[in-house]
Amino acid sequence: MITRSQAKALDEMKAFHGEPPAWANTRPALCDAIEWFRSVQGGSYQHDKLCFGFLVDGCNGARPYLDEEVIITRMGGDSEKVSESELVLKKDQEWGGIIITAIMAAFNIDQPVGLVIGKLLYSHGFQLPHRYCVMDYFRITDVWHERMGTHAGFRIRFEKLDLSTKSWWAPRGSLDPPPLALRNFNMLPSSQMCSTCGKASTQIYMEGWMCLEPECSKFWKIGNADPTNLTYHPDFLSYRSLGLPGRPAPGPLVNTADRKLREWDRTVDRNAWRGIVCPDCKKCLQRILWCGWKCSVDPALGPHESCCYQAFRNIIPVSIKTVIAGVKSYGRNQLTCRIQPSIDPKSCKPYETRTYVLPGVGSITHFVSNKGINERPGGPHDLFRNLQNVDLGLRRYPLSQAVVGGTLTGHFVGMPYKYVVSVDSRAFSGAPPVILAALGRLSWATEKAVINAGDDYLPPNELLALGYFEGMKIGYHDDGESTLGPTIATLSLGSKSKMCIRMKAKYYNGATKANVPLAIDPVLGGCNGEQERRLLKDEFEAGQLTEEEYRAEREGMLRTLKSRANPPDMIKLELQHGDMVVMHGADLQKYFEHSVIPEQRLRFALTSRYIVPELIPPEQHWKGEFELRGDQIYNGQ
Ligand SMILES: O=C(O)CCC(=O)C(=O)O
Repeated sequence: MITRSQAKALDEMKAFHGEPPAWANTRPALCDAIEWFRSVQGGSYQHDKLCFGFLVDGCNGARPYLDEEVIITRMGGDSEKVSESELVLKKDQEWGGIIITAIMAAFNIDQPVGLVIGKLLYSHGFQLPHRYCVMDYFRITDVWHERMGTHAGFRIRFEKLDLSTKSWWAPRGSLDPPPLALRNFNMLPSSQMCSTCGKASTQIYMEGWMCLEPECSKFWKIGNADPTNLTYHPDFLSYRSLGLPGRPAPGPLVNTADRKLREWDRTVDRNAWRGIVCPDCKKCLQRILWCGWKCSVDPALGPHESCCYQAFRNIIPVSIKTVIAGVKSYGRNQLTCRIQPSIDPKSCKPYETRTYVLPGVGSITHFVSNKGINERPGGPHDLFRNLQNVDLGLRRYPLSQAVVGGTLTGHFVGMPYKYVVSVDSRAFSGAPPVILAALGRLSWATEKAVINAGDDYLPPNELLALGYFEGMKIGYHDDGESTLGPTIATLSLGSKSKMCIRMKAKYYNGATKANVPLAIDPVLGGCNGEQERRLLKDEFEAGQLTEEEYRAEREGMLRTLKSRANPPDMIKLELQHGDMVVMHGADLQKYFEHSVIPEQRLRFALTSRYIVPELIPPEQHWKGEFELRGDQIYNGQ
């Protein structure tokens, strides 16, 4: 039996002659799978100053028009939303902007432009079956200025490129399009020269001709009067253009994946984690799983979706030599940092350690590996190879804080290995040897770093694997979780990468995003206006300032201090194959955030932490201690 929402979706499909060649529930999925629309924000996609794709969605302005072959819409940008369905221009849209330049470039060379239609299109009264539907290739036939409220904005007429086939969005039961041989391509809408500015404008509206040059005093006037209730002239809607003789040929509208193996599908290259269009249900699918694409695991699955398509690929193993070729492993340059490390070549030998102290917060210790360590049996070379032969359950997850809904993590995350029984975890007792070997190394590095900091060592009891294909990265984030102890250690395998650590904006500036002083200002070393903030805090703590005075002083200071949404990096590390990093400090994750950007083709990061058993929620069962044994224990050799 089908549900009500399934029935509704089926009814919506029935309104059209056909079905979209590709569709998506989220913008990131659409942009991942459709080559000519790689624009996660904004209404058009341009590359090298040429427009390739356009989205018709949301508010289309006054007089939007859509039939089986022609679409008239506004150009996005320079506007603000005044209601769910209404955008108003904040300023005139002028020639020379990025979007219009790309649109005009496409217009001038008759570049085919792919169109996507969105379900939020408020004006045409038809219900699309999906949030985003690919329409077809179009040509841009006219671009002109209209008065929109108090400003002048661009409008664009798109005409379907292939006039010989019926559009899928044509109403069900409508007449077929006239054959090309019976069409008159010579009939163009009339045009007139403006007697004031001397420039020609096409007659677009039934109600009369208007000069469409916004600089002209006669702009948007019929005679001398402002126009009202305009409708498009039938000649403007019905003419069809032949296009330019040498126009660029369109690529495939949709690259529907077939079950044949594509060359790069088995690699870890950038192309291998692009989206595909499902050959069965035509949905744009992101690569969510390390091993390939699967319709049913899409986090944006709609209620009536039940497609079983999957395309799994055995990834061709990547040799460590190809990944680290040309990377110098000894005597590495220290990246420029605000904090200088203390370098210790001896106490964790054969690793060199570089310890960065964040005053009052904690420390970050970088264990610098070398060729000898990496090549030893069971060392980083072997770990890198072995990780490629086990199933780590790696997948990408939706980012909850993403600006654009449906954005997935830019890296793969494995199912964590834990001592606790929780639904989304695996037990160490069944972990492959490579995971336990990594845990051994991370435990050793954690112990060294923590003891060196004069604190008590808590052996890590959780391990998480992360995987990065070419071009993947993890943006600024913290690893703070309520059940975590004060230490997080990471083993880096494969591609060289850059790790950046910075203070969170709120603590760097001592204020919220809205520039309101923090109730408790920690005044961390290296923060914005540190001296002045420290002085005020000292005076407040010594009782020389009341709470109101302290706040008022800081408000005054914030008015003159330039706050930074993106504080500068305090520490930058070049992580190479085999290196480990230990971040230690109870409040380190509260005050600081970090990002990691790999530079080459394949990288794994294994992070280990200590979960505080007492803080585990009762529904998860604490399984007790787990001891590494024999060659799982690492002693630095
Ligand atoms: O890839 C890395 O080295 C860092 C991973 C990380 O930041 C995390 O697990 O939170």
